[in-house]
Amino acid sequence: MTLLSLSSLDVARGSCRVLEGIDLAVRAGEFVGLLGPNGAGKTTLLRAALGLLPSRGGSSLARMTPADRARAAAFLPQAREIAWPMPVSAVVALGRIAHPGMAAPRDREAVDRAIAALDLEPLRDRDATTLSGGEQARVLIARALAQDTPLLVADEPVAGLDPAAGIRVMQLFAELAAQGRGVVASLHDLGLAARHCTRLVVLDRGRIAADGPPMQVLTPGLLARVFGITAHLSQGPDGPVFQPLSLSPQAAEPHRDS
Ligand SMILES: Nc1ncnc2c1ncn2[C@@H]1O[C@H](COP(=O)(O)OP(=O)(O)OP(=O)(O)O)[C@@H](O)[C@H]1O
Repeated sequence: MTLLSLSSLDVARGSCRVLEGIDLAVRAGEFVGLLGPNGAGKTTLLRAALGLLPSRGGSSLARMTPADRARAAAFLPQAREIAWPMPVSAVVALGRIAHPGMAAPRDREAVDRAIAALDLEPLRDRDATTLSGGEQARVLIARALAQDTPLLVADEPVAGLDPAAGIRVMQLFAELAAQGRGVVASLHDLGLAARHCTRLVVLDRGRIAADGPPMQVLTPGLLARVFGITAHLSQGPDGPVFQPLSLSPQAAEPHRDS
């Protein structure tokens, strides 16, 4: 089942054309890692897909009413600061607003499940504004999980998390996909993306440069051309292993003393 469909999506910001001719479908069972250098257009793509930015072309989610969209897709934005002086459990429960009857046992179960999944039990009664940056990030991921939608759209979900929490979040997203949900997440950690995503989509200057299984996408040529690095990707016993080596000679050129 297709959970998100983008066709010929174009987005301009100011006088600048940021995305051009994006065709992308995300299906149930997929964990799609959206990759690309800074400024490639990842956040723009995710926000336009959700109808949060004006765009030309089509997004299946952007065409929905806000209420239907909130039941179809949860969104974890890039900004992670929590401004509401509320207990952690109340912030996570905000994810249930899309569902009528927010105090039903089903809602409490979804909140408790999300709190447990993000290891937030010891923090559940704390004022969320008093938490560290990484703890606040985990609370907002839990809020998105509590929304219990077929699709989860996450903008840099592992940014600011310690290594164990980052792996835990990636495993959680992979489990959601294995259970038949869809996940699309922008990521900068190519190692985590290669290991946990079922599919990688690489953006380069507003266009899709590659789309497919990690081992087929992260080729030496693409890594040099799009990311300016040399790296090695091999198949390990537990999945793909990504080993960055250096800046590619082309990328290092401007920094060389001559
Ligand atoms: N409001 C705006 N006005 C003009 N240009 C913008 C605006 N917002 C974003 N851009 C430009 O659009 C391009 C894509 O930005 P976007 O935030 O989507 O990139 P990104 O791939 O998410 O980057 P990062 O990895 O740094 O988060 C960038 O060149 C950015 O400068």
